[in-house]
Amino acid sequence: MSGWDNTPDTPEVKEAPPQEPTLQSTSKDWGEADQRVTFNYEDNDEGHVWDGSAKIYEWDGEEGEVGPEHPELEELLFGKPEERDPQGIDFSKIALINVTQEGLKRIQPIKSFKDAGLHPVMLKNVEMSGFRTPTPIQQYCIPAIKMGHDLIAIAQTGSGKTAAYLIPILNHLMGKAKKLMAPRPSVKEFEAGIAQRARAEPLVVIVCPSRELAIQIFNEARKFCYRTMLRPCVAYGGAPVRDQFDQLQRGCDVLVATPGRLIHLMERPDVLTLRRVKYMVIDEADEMLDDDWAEDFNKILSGGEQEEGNVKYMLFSATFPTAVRKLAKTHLAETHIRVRVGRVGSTTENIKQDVVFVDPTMKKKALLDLLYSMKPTRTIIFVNGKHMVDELDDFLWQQTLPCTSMHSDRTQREREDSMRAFRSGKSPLLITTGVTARGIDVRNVMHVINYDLPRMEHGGIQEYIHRIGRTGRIGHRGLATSFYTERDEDIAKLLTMTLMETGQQIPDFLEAYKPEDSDPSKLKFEYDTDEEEPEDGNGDGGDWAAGGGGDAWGNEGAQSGNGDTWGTTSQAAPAMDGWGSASKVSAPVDDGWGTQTEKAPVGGVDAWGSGSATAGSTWTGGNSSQWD
Ligand SMILES: Nc1ncnc2c1ncn2[C@@H]1O[C@H](COP(=O)(O)OP(=O)(O)OP(=O)(O)O)[C@@H](O)[C@H]1O
Repeated sequence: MSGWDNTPDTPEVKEAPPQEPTLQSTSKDWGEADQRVTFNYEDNDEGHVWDGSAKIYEWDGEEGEVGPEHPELEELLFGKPEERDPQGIDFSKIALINVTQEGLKRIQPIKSFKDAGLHPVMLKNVEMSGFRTPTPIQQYCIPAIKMGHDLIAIAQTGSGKTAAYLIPILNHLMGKAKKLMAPRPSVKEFEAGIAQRARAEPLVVIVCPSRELAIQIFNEARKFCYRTMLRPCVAYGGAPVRDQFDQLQRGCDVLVATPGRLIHLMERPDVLTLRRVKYMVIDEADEMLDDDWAEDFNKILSGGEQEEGNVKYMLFSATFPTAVRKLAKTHLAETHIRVRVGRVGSTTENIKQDVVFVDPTMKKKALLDLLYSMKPTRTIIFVNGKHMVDELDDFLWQQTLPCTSMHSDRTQREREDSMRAFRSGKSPLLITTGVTARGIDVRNVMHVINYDLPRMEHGGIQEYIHRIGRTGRIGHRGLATSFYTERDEDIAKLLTMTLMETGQQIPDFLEAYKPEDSDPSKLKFEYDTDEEEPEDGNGDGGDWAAGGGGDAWGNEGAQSGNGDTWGTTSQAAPAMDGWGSASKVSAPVDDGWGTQTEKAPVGGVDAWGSGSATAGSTWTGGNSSQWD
């Protein structure tokens, strides 16, 4: 029988429709001042519904492994049927995307979800999620995971990496759930209040660096687990452990967690054991492998009771410095596959990037001018310090702008409320630090503002890429405006190259930072392949060398010579670089691993659309640039 979690509904967050950007707004257009979401709770959290307690489908498989439909939950998870079609997605560049794979085995990409061998229930869940065509990273990861490989997958922000691992992993497990999963009380027993608490013995563990991201991945998992026996749970810091224990002790097959809370739970063997784990996914893997997390990370990988050799490891990110990739490989099986969509750490052409020179003392005025120069639209404003978040929040509030804000010193309840207000459009301006830079996926974020550019010692160009990646997601268009001051010189060179790579306008004050050879196809970025390391390095802590095979969102790059040389020498042919000239691409080495760059297959639907900006819209940002 099917049943419910008897927790109350998480307040449903309806995402507001996209707004057409036009010129000249005033604070009035942004709504009334009382829309600001303020946080000063004097009451306790009693009765508060944490995001991690959101409703999930529960099915104990008494009458078969697939449960009946549940229209009410279906609507909660996937939205109303008429709202499920993807809108405004520009997939026009799909045929031009370079995908590179490295490893002993060649992966044959899927062209559509229908030919991915998915269980009909999973296929339905994919459809109800509004996915019509697999993105390039999904085209490769779905078959690679199905074949049982460890995996390193790198693809741009907003390119569907979460589903690239959730769909194949959950699909693989759903048919075997009964056999693999730990004993647990039945839904009936729970409803009758006579249930014995179970120990959580997840089959899948997904670790990610922030609470907001953990909640978001959990919400994706809730969709793909719909009508299956797999029970997803999420554990993150800040929310009461007691509530999370309650969820875990009803049984847990898919655990999404932040590292600190996961380690805490691992210290309670009566609550959690990792002995059944079959898949361990590390999302935002380069961040997780950072020194700050190293101790936690090692504990998670080795401190559990996972059965040696029984666990598949998957690492996902949009950025992956070479040094971190090397470290990552030490955790994976020799037979692991590496899939890369475009250059590691490249941005998408869908994001228009403006950089505006600002006197540090005039930043607030510049921000107001910028916000008023365009029609209200959902915007994230990144700053470098918690104190500055508070200060800007007060400043914009005084200007009667509907803002909310978030940083790591806020309580978890404040953070959840803030994200809800932002997602729902109640507070369409979010001021935050880098805590939300990675992974957060909110529909219709049309504008990202770097009020402060990231410091090189705190994430540098990688953080810039993650921050601007909050807009222009999954084929949508977006605008990123960055305030540049004289103090930002250290990031200037990498920033200039990042702009050049996707053909952005280079402002005068950055001209001096253009590389000598300003042909974009010859940009010297971090080396893309792990097979051949350059000797001379510069830049972002990694090795930077001869340009790789173009970027993934339109610029063609290397193509393999004969296409049949997996595991042996493959020849990279000169290729059009998308800028009108042929570029020479370094040939991969003959190391027995093989490297192949190819185009992602074009699916049945030309879903990437027309390549034009939001119909009829013109943005005029602070620097008066036009978005064509
Ligand atoms: N095939 C698809 N078709 C349409 N939408 C999709 C598809 N795959 C994923 N999406 C949607 O695209 C959005 C971005 O996906 P996701 O958050 O997984 O990106 P990501 O690559 O992990 O980004 P980031 O690097 O910023 O974490 C999500 O809203 C997701 O539901």
